[in-house]
Amino acid sequence: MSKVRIYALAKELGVETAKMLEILDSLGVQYKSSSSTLDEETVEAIKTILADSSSKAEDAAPEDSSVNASATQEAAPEPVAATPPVASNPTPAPQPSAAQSATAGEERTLAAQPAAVTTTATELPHRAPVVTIMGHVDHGKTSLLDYIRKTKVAAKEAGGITQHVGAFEAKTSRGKVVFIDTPGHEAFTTIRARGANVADIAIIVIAADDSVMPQTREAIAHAKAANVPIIVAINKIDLAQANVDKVKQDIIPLDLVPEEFGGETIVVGVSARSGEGVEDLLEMISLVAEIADLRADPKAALKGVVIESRVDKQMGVLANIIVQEGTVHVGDFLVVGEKYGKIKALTNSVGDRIKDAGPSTPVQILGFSEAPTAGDTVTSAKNEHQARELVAGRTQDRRDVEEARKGRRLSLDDILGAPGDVHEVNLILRADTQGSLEALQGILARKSSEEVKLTVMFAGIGAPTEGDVLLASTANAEIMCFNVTASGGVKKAADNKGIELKSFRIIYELIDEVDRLIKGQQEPVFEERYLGRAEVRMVIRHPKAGVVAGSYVQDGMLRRNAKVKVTRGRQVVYNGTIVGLKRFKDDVREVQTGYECGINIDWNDVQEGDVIEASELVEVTS
Ligand SMILES: Nc1nc2c(ncn2[C@@H]2O[C@H](COP(=O)(O)OP(=O)(O)OP(=O)(O)O)[C@@H](O)[C@H]2O)c(=O)[nH]1
Repeated sequence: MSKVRIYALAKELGVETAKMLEILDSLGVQYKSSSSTLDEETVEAIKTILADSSSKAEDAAPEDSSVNASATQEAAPEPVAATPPVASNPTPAPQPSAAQSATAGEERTLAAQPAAVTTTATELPHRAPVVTIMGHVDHGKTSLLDYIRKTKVAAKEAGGITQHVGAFEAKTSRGKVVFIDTPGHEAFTTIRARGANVADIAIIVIAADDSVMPQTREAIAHAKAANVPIIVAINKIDLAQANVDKVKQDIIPLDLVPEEFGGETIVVGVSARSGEGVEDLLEMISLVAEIADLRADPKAALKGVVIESRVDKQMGVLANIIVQEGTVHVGDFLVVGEKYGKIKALTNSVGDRIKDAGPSTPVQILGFSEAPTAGDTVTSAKNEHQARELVAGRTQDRRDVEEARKGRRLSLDDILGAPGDVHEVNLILRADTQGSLEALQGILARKSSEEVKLTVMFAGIGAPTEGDVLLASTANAEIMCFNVTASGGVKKAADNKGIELKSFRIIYELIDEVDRLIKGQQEPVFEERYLGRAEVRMVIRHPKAGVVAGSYVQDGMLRRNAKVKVTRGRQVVYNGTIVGLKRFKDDVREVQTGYECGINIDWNDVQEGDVIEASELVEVTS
């Protein structure tokens, strides 16, 4: 028997791919993704486990604890589509499922005896994936959305029209998929810039006759910065000049290696005109979603994201949101940013008035008096009073942040993080030519160290765009321009977001700036510097201050808060800090050579004749 891919086996055996990964984890089998292959032995082990757990499920004795009850419930297979995936290839590493992370860190070797299949995943209901479409201008984003909308959205009864609520729900053979209506990476990152992540999967549309173009690269950078799984849809395959293979080759340098070349990127050929391949694309979306194991609690506190809003002359403010968690009901008080409103009406994406909506549902809300901003998160309040309080709290928080910004931009902790962390420097590069971009990237590639990880999030030819500014602000990146100048609009956008656009005419000046950034991220190095030495001449026991060493400074000077080392003969007997320093009755900061003083080092065992040597830590600047 030849090797078989994980997702294909899952399909064959009628279990969810996520479930299959759980079984592999329980067996200790290593895999990279659901497109990894399994050997015959493992396949047999899996089959045994499944057969075992289903027979146990059948005669489920209550005292049988070897099969977890939830595992038995989960054994019910989800309906799977009959057609095998054509463009065959799962998936960029999704978030690990709860079950996977439960085994993380354990050694993954093939277990000798098949362990009982346990399910540690929460039993929250699955939710539909939310998908965004991005890509270069004219590559067919809108056409693809239109095709899916036309063919996959259940049309309302005669005369009905679909309502624009910012997203629509497509019905596929493997469940619902929500598509965000506004294509493009700017829209995507605008939402992210406000702290919300709305899309679970990004489709990068690339026209088969045009291949990778500047905005394709941008879109990929934006999706990667958001850590969203990417599916590549090669569009316009109906055209005579379509060259699918070239596109597949061209995406490899962008770190999207199609599965057929040994990578993990799902690539699907489609035509938004004829509809060819669209079914496969939808199937791949469901597969990625299944592996990501998207779940949400409809009973949790409400969390939603505004995807757009507008003011209708007749109806008033209409806000389109996607519910992420919990359920929204007509009559609820909602708080969005620093605004609140009571829901007067809810409309779904096929134009129906509805009473409530749960996770992964796009809805239009009537009830706000002012239009909220895309990317704002939506929460609910018990009543108007609580809504007002929430708004007041947020206003205060914003003011606090603004105040803090007026002061220092970043605290030391912001820059350094926890000690031992690998610090990150993220860059967006813009240059006039491909040659200079490559030269820059070549030099920068050698700059990462154990302490600092340098990532070029995006490198593009030509002037920086507003999209770059958005990306920089969400990904905490610096924009470096070489021989290109930003337009006034982009400069203004950068100003508004507090992003500096750094321009250089000489490559090494740019590199020097990067070096400075890296240095700023490195943990400071401290050196211990000798300050001075004193001999203890008398030990004074003070009722309040404790033991004070009456001493004579023989060399250098002593300073309060300095580190000290106490030696007795040749032996170091204590290491500590000068917590108090006195000349006669006065507290002093330092005492010079030739003077007597009282030193409190917060140690009761100091003795006459001990030598107290003081030092301090000084940051070394290289
Ligand atoms: N032959 C062919 N033409 C297509 C296909 N998809 C889109 N087009 C055409 O390509 C052009 C651009 O399509 P759009 O859907 O507007 O592209 P877009 O990416 O949304 O463009 P922007 O919104 O301007 O960024 C239109 O003339 C479409 O008719 C396809 O699959 N085959």
